Amino acid sequence: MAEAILTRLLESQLYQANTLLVSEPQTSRREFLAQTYGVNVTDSNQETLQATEALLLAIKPQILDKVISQLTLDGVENYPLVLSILAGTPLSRLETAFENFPVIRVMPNTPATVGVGMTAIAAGTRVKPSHLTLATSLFEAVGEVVEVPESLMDGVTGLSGSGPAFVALMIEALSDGGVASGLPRAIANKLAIQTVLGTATLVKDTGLHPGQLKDQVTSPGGTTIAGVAKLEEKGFRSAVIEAVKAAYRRSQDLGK
Ligand SMILES: NC(=O)C1=CN([C@@H]2O[C@H](COP(=O)(O)OP(=O)(O)OC[C@H]3O[C@@H](n4cnc5c(N)ncnc54)[C@H](O)[C@@H]3O)[C@@H](O)[C@H]2O)C=CC1
Ligand SMILES: O=C(O)[C@@H]1CCC=N1
Repeated sequence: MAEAILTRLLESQLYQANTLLVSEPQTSRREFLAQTYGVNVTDSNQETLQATEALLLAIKPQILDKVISQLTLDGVENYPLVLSILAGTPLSRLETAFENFPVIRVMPNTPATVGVGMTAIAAGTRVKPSHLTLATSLFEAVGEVVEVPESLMDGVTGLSGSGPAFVALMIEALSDGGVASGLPRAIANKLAIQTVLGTATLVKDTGLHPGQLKDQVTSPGGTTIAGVAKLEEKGFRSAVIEAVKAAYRRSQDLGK
């Protein structure tokens, strides 16, 4: 996820590569990142605390305690803004771990890689308006940004954080359905991708309720209503709702 954000920060020219420092324990990843993007790299998380502006925390939530325990926070001179993208990890835990640092909890998603990400941010208690402005401009470089109360962040994680995987399954399944109906795979993929992209754009640009768009496609006695009836029979909408809820609950669990 950090690489997705990094690529857009560079492409949008919000930051120059030589002003960024990436801490990464894997030698091969460090070499790849330095060669591909021209960023500075280190294997020392401690070095990142000397960041002048912002520190993006993008490790797995499960290793947060270990990583924090290896840092020496005494003697840090300027307290950079900590932007945590860790699923489930509450601000209270981050603010305790990063004493004196302003902390913003962030939930981006992988479409950030191509500049159409959806990011939600929730501010911690030490955050000033200038920090929020910085976080917003940083994540606007990778797509759209909404500010939400922290209590909504697990729900955000279940929907837009995990959602790209659910939509990818939908695209794959649409393509499989096309192949099952005799289409060559390359054509089925192209049709599936453009159909999802086009439908999302149509909903967004017209502001119509998704149900209205569904109604526009379903001719009386036609093909679409036959498909919609099958989706209902198989519990499609219920399955999607349950998937978002399961991801939401998992995000809650990661915070415990
Ligand atoms: N993948 C996604 O779509 C999203 C992920 N997130 C969050 O982003 C975080 C990272 O997830 P992914 O990018 O999917 O995982 P990942 O496994 O691709 O990336 C984790 C990175 O952390 C590095 N790492 C491991 N130990 C480290 C240490 N001690 N110090 C510094 N770096 C270390 C790894 O080498 C790796 O490059 C998680 O907290 C996740 O909840 C948030 C939103 C979306
Ligand atoms: O699967 C995960 O835990 C992360 C958080 C949201 C998307 N990926």
